[in-house]
Amino acid sequence: MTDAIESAKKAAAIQAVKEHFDPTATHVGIGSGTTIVYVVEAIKDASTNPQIRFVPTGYQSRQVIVQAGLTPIAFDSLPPDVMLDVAFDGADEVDEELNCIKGGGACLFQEKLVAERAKKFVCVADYRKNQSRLLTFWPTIPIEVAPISVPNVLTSLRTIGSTKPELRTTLLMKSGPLKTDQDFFIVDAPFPPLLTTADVAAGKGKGDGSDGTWEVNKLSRAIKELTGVLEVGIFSGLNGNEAEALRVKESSVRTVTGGQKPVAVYFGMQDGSVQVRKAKDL
Ligand SMILES: O=C(CO)[C@H](O)[C@H](O)COP(=O)(O)O
Repeated sequence: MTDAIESAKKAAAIQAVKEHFDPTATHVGIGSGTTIVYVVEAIKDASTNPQIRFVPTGYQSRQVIVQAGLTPIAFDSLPPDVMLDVAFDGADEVDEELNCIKGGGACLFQEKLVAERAKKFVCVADYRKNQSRLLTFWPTIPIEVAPISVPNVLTSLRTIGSTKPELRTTLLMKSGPLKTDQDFFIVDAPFPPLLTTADVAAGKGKGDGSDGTWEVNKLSRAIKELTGVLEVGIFSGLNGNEAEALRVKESSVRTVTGGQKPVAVYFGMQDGSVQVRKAKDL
């Protein structure tokens, strides 16, 4: 990585933590990847609560927490009524409606669990991830799949318009598929750049695959429906604030699940500045 990219990640992390981390927070979600390391450093400097606990999104994330001298707590040992005060994570690509592609590091399943458990989910990234449409620069949707179902899922993905979906393989030391923290496989599926909801409303395509175009939410649902798919690396739909508003409006019993879309994304730019993309209600 160049110094410019690393500096961009760090600047974005510092600003995101300054604006979204309450020093008295008790439970914080920590995502995966290289950018999150800068987030953890900034949180360590800012936290005043010795009882704070950090929920990792997988093995690598847990290592980052432990190496920083902080205390991890497993996702499934969280008391049922506890929401995370905030969850921070990286992203592979973000569009102008704050939909994200995640899973470049193969951690998308636990990343989605943690994002949905947070009152607010905040993404931190460098300028390469800042695009107006998903699948502009980042080439594929990562999908976590049960090993036995891989041939079926690949066939179905081709049927719904993915040109060349592929099983992700390990790059080093040994050949064969990469295994996730769940012992599942990752399939990377390319599609044409995805439409936003605004694009569909403006008549730029049906977005349901029938005319070769896919809208972000519709593609996410279509992939998730395939038998054998554990999770899709598209984070879309509601953000934490919108999910909370819906719960209150509907007196919903869906009390554990927040939104999977970030309320804000911090992009470190090439010139050292930080560009922030926020949800309308923030
Ligand atoms: O989704 C992820 C892992 O599954 C990561 O958050 C994403 O790949 C970003 O990583 P980095 O900060 O190294 O660019």
